[in-house]
Amino acid sequence: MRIRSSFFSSIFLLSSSSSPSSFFSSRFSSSLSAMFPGANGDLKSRVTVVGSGNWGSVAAKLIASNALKLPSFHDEVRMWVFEEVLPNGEKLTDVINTTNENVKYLPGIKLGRNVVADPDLENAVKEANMLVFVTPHQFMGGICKMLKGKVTGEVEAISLVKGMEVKKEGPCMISSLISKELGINCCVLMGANIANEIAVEKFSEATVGYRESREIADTWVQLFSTPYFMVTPVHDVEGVELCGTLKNVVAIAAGFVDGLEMGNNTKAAIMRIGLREMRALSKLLFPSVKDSTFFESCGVADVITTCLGGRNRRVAEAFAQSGGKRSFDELEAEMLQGQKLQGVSTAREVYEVLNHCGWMEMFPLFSTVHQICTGRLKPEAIVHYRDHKA
Ligand SMILES: NC(=O)C1=CN([C@@H]2O[C@H](COP(=O)(O)OP(=O)(O)OC[C@H]3O[C@@H](n4cnc5c(N)ncnc54)[C@H](O)[C@@H]3O)[C@@H](O)[C@H]2O)C=CC1
Ligand SMILES: O=C(CO)COP(=O)(O)O
Repeated sequence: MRIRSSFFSSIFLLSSSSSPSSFFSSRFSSSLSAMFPGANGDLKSRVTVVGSGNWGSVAAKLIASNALKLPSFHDEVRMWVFEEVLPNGEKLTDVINTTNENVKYLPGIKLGRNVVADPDLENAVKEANMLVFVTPHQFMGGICKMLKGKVTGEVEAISLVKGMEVKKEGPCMISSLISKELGINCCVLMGANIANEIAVEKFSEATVGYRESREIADTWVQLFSTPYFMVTPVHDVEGVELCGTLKNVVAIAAGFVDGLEMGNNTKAAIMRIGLREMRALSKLLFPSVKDSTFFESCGVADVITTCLGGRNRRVAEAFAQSGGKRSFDELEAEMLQGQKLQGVSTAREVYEVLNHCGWMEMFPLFSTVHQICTGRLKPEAIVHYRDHKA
């Protein structure tokens, strides 16, 4: 394990855009204090994870292991659970607190005894000064509404949510929604992070995108990093978040290719074209987005892992195998048992943006994915478009 860590550390030194010295000081100096003390003069930070799905539960596990080790954090990590009753009549929250496992969304993995599940959103966040948002993106509007006016004091947030909202004024990234609705700064964490693999501590990387304060980004890096989860800060919050959001549309396209058994070359072509459309759309929406962001874990690495092993890919494969006859809603319910796809709704949201801005012709892959999802085109259409200008 030591050899593996140092191997990956040297890769990191070669590839990262962040300065190695600050990375090592933030990651390995357990005496570093969190930069923003909690309410009432409390010098230790309190973390609440808002969300408890597949990735939400793994995020809580990562954070809980670090909160115990780092003196600048309270041991307890609260996790808001969207309450549900299990088939045996028990409440999910009670089962998590008794067994220390999220038996529905991450069975077989202990979260850490310091994780406390809480079904009351307001109560879950009330003492926290570090909020980690990690729910399917379609629920974030409602969650922000419920929290409006309830988050007070010096609070920092980070969003692990891959998705966006489309409003009358145009697209609104989830980190902006959180910042606007709650009046707090919000970083993002995205990357090639299939939750079930990180749950069993297989090595992976992630990217923290930050807007202003590098110190706050370093605190998030410190809170998430473990020897098997290597986090790099990047000064490009929009670029990082758009990578995480748009790659889900590319993953749906990859699933169609798999369902139609088109082979590896076709899938590689879809990934390349998809990455190019991701970059082009991100830069049109936010000219500040950096090219280098697409080479971080949140960019090319997440495209690869999601197109190989993600839920969006898997369900899209089944959709194509059915010849487009079974709906995504039906397949999602049958195949994912409560977990949620992001790619189909993101394809629709992207389509609305392209339509509104008159950019449709520049993004044939994105627009074709939406038209296949809605049944307007057949899955085979995924390769039936002319070269594009993105
Ligand atoms: N699972 C993964 O491997 C990864 C997921 N992500 C992203 O993390 C975000 C969260 O995904 P997961 O944790 O995997 O969730 P999930 O898809 O496993 O679970 C669905 C969650 O939504 C909750 N829920 C259902 N109805 C709700 C409602 N009306 N209001 C609020 N919550 C409700 C469920 O209780 C459950 O916690 C998504 O944006 C996803 O793209 C990012 C990296 C990896
Ligand atoms: O975002 C992910 C991996 O980084 C997970 O993707 P899926 O939602 O397609 O499983």
